[in-house]
Amino acid sequence: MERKKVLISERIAEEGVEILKRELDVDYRDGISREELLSIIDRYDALIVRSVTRVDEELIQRGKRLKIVGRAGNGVDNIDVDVCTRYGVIVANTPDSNTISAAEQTIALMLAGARKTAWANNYLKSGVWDRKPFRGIELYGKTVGIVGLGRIGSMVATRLKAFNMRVIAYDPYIADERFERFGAEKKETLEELMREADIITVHTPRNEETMHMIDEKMLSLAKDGVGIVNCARGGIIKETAIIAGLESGKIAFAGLDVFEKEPITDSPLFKFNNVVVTPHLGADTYEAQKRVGEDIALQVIKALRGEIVPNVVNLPTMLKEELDYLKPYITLAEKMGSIYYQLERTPISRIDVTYSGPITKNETEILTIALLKGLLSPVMEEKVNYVNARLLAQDRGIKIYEHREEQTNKRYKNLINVKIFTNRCALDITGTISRAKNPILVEINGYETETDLEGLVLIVENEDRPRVIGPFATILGDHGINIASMKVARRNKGEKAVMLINVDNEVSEELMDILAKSDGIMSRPKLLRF
Ligand SMILES: NC(=O)c1ccc[n+]([C@@H]2O[C@H](COP(=O)([O-])OP(=O)(O)OC[C@H]3O[C@@H](n4cnc5c(N)ncnc54)[C@H](O)[C@@H]3O)[C@@H](O)[C@H]2O)c1
Ligand SMILES: O=C(O)[C@H](O)COP(=O)(O)O
Repeated sequence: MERKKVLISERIAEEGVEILKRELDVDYRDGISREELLSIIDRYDALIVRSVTRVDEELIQRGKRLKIVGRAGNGVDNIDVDVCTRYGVIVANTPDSNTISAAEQTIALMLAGARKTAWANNYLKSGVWDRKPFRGIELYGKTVGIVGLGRIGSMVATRLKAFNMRVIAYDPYIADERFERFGAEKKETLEELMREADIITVHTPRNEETMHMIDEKMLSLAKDGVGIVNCARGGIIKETAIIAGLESGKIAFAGLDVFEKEPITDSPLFKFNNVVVTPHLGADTYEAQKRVGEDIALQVIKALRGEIVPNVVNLPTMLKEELDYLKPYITLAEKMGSIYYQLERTPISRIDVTYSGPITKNETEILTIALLKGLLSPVMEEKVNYVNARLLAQDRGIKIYEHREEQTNKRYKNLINVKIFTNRCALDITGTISRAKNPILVEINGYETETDLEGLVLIVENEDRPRVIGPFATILGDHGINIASMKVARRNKGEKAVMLINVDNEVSEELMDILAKSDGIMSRPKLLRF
């Protein structure tokens, strides 16, 4: 079989490249030009980038084979995630692999700014021994204001506590418990933080809300002689406001690892001695790059094998343990979803999914997505995957409603019930996971069963009376079809029943015609494939 191909457009660790090479054809093209990238992207199944490569609609449109864009790092602001979602391309990153390095770089810049290290270094190397201009300040006893108490912000907080700093933080999106856990005093507004902090460091993503969130007006609230650090993304602290602050003396020092435009080799910021700058080096340590490279390589391989990828940006986020627990239910939901179009062809207007049992304590969104993927994959030309399944269902006018019930009936611990509506309820199925962790169907349109959703399943309606099932099974046997297991379900004695038969062999259309004519059979059998 032809090996799948991955293009790496920026430098990643050798360890990651080696992992990729075990399974894929790797084109390692660090620094490839935009034009060349656009002209060859249609040859690849995966693209690995860092923060420089612009992944936009033009690129994704041309990447006809692309299944995944792997971000070897954290921030995805160079990737149009919505476009990737629309085209069914997975975007995965490595959010936990470089956080320690970014936190340490933040503190390095803070100390370098407070102690004028870079400026003194330049002075001495130019042949001047002079200590007067370089008197700095201690971090000890000062107040640091952290904007964004996420992965990196919280690491910065715990490390600065060791310097005996008072830590205050502003992050409107996290629970109070997180402030307590990291020993940070919660500030309700950014304005409050600006007024109280001696040094301000930002650790939010860059987006519409955070771009220029610290501007001239915000900075005017700060203490005179404030220090600022930006090791997150350029522009969260507006650059022209920093320049004005440095000129007026409002800002005593700045440590900047990131810039509004990158790469940048000339900036008015560079003329200030009290500004220490680095060219986006937050994640550039051997340790972080090794972790990042290995992590993204494994995710790309998983995605190309069709397996579940842990850090998909365009899917709900889940902890590994949660994902492990949900995996069998993801398979169940996808198989349940695949049943409808194997039985019916009428367009769907609405789907109601009900999750019941302890499973509801988890992120069930991924199960609904799996269900929609299973439903749409057989009938759509476009590739359907976990990333675009919901969007494609909505585009087809299908309304999706989710319900959760903490309790289930005692017989089964967890249940997934799916009702599919056309202008009426066209299919009502319930499934669960067996003790052996296999997906099973426990009810179909009010008929109770226990059928393994595995391989081939014949489904047929029959009269509930003697001499129907036996002859039917005999016909199968006479045609070399082995029955692996069989369930017959009825609602009321003597009325209609449903047979669900796991068979080991394909059933031809000719044989279906013969089976349909068997005595007491009420519908043409259908063969479900799982
Ligand atoms: N310099 C580097 O090399 C480097 C390395 C890694 C990460 N980063 C950047 O660091 C930043 C933080 O990364 P992270 O992994 O800690 O992210 P994260 O998602 O774990 O944390 C971000 C935090 O910001 C908060 N936030 C969002 N909007 C906010 C707002 N308007 N006001 C206040 N808080 C807000 C969120 O609630 C969250 O807690 C990102 O921009 C990332 O791209 C830079
Ligand atoms: O978001 C990140 O992971 C950091 O900013 C690092 O970006 P880089 O991979 O381009 O160094």
